[in-house]
Amino acid sequence: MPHFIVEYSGNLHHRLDFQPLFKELHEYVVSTGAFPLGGVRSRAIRCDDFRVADGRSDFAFINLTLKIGHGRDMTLKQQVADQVFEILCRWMEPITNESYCQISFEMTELDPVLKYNKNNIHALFKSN
Ligand SMILES: O=C(O)C/C(=C\C=C(/O)C(=O)O)C(=O)O
Repeated sequence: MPHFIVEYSGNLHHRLDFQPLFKELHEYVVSTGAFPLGGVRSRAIRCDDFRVADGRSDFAFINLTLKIGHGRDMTLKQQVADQVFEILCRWMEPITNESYCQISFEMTELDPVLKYNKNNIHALFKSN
């Protein structure tokens, strides 16, 4: 972790290119100095079974969850959350300028006792 997890309605599938979003999110969180690159990961999950509002077929949703480790201060967390939501909304503009979409975002903290990590990628990004 941190994990960026995007869930989105299947009717957006052909209109979204996730790699530029993930690149910008990774570069941003690493630029804060508070998140090591080797621990950042992103994924998108397409939801084909969904209903938005009254079920109109052109209504869409996208939800981003950012899970981070416990212990960072609220000022930093709020700054990161604000910026992540801005990046998400900007990336979504081609969609929201033309059609209806619910955008949501939440940052959550992992339980410091109940989360487990084993990651041999960190060593590749350590500077001597
Ligand atoms: O502490 C966490 O689990 C989340 C985290 C970093 C995780 C790794 O570096 C890892 O999985 O190796 C974080 O920076 O919030």
